[in-house]
Amino acid sequence: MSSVHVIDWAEVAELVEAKDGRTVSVVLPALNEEATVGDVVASIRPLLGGLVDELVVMDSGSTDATAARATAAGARVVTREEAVPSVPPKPGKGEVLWRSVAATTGDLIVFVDSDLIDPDPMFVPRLVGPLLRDRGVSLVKAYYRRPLRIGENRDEGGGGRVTELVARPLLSSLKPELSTIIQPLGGEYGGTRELLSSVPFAPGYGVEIGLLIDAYDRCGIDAIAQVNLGVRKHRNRKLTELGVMSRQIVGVLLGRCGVVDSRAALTQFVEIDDDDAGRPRAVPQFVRSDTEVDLTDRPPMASVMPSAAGRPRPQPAHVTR
Ligand SMILES: O=c1ccn([C@@H]2O[C@H](COP(=O)(O)OP(=O)(O)O)[C@@H](O)[C@H]2O)c(=O)[nH]1
Ligand SMILES: O=C(O)[C@@H](COP(=O)(O)O)O[C@H]1O[C@H](CO)[C@@H](O)[C@H](O)[C@H]1O
Repeated sequence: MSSVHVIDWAEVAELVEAKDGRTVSVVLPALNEEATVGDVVASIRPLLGGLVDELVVMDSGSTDATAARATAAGARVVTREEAVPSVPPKPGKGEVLWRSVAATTGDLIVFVDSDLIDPDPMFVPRLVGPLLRDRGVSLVKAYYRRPLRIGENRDEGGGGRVTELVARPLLSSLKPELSTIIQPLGGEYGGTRELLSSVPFAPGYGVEIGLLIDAYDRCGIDAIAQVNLGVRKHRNRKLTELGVMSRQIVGVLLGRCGVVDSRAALTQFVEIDDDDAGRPRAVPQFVRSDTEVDLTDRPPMASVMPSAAGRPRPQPAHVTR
């Protein structure tokens, strides 16, 4: 059941005032999201020209109608090759977010996943708020209730499985200073161009944990804000896919914490489905599946395309040059 979401235009007007000459880019990473990208773009589109200066869908090599749906809904679609022509693309979410720093010009960049279901148009205003209101904030992370929907199974708070089973336990073990981050892996977050152009981007699904740890190491915990976005529903992947995601996250987290990773592929054992007649097998059969892990960061975008670096922050008036 879709909720009725409204834009609080009074709050948006205050945020537009707080821009104070800065610009805001919103980036949606998208791999084969034709079913949802249009609604996510449409939820942000009314802010374009006021709070939001550019709305970009970074196509991650989609083979479905993602680009067409995103364009029809009012976004500018950028391919990986267009964003950074000089560097051949590799797969993964981290790759498109890295390239988005080159493809956009905003002083502030906000990331929103394009697989959101029933997206709330106040996500972007609430995300960019801390960045606009406090120039000491370099990264803002969303938190929310995360319903889980797998087939017919519903669990109002069961989402964020990798967060709760992998990221949070490992952070408390290796980076307890970040234990207060409620959704370290959440896909809705924003940062200053100054930060995002000056840190490496971890590949694949390791991008969020990499950026979070780098932001902490570089700017300190006080530069990381958190904002409550209420409820976030998205496409929930199955367990084996989250295993592959977790392998990536573990490798990046360990690396950022100075622990050497074997770089070994992830080995999983997947049950072969029904028998030849389509019936579940009386004796289950399993097949081995190995998935390589990529742990090679992309370098800070400012070192690849200096034009993508952040503008120097204006000094307070009393500072003499
Ligand atoms: O190679 C990839 C993998 C994912 N994504 C996008 O990153 C977001 C989060 O990915 P996903 O939904 O797979 O992760 P989950 O939310 O299930 O953890 C979605 O907008 C995907 O379309 C992407 O652009 N390239
Ligand atoms: O937070 C999580 O545990 C995972 C999986 O969420 P669900 O269990 O499917 O709700 O989702 C996040 O993780 C990815 C890796 O960091 C991010 O890229 C996704 O945006 C985020 O949804």
